[in-house]
Amino acid sequence: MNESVQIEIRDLTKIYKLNKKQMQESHTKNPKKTAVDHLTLTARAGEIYGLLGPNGAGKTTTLRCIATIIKPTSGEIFVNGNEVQKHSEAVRKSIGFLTSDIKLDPQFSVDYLFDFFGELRGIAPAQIKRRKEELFTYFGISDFAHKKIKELSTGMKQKAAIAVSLVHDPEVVIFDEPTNGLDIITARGVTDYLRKLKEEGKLVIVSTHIMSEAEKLCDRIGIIIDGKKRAEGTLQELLDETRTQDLEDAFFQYFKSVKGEA
Ligand SMILES: Nc1ncnc2c1ncn2[C@@H]1O[C@H](COP(=O)(O)OP(=O)(O)OP(=O)(O)O)[C@@H](O)[C@H]1O
Repeated sequence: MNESVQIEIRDLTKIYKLNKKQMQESHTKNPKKTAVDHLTLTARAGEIYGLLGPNGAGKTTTLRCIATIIKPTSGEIFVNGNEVQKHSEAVRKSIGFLTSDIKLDPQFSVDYLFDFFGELRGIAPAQIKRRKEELFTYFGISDFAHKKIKELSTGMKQKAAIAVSLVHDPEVVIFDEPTNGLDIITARGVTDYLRKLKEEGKLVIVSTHIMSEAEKLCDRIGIIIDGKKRAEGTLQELLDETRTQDLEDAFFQYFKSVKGEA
């Protein structure tokens, strides 16, 4: 494997088994849902790779498989050469993962949780302190660090979750819709931080359905629809391929080619 390659996904498929309630809710008699369907992609150090797709496309499922939260049905994922199922501990050490379904305990303060997760990850106290100063200052957390999570606004909670996910200074940062629900000032703070991580040589993978964000932020974009990767490239490559002027138009071209006219 190329030394600079940090994430390699080979032929990833994830099939969920649906219970009766989920089948009813999805109006289906099929007890299996293929969320990710033979997905292959490679992302490298020093880039921001964006997974772009509509609701239910399989973005979160893909990211959760990389982050060792769920097991792939088939296929392989390597993070820095470590296969995620065989070397899950090493993979978890090198990854910072943020997703809306990981919630910080509402009873505790940001300050406490940062220390708690730092210790859990085996980080030395002096390093936890240093990381805390750096991240709390950057995200303006110091003013509310002593407050309980349940007392915080959506934006404050998201900043806290981001800081906690980065306590161990990971090489690979995987953020699932990191700016969801944030005002533009807070969202900009987050995307600027992702750019800073990239400049430090880290690999950042984000999922989003915000076209303008993907357009400005991502070095390469993978378009995923119904669990399959339908296109991949730089913004310019996607625009050239679809002969469009912006990502939204390009996205609709790909969408129409899969689903027919909307
Ligand atoms: N735990 C689960 N059990 C059963 N089905 C699931 C589960 N998680 C996700 N799915 C289904 O798998 C498909 C892909 O979902 P996923 O959350 O990966 O999509 P997504 O692209 O992240 O969507 P969104 O943009 O809405 O977050 C959807 O049809 C979803 O309903």
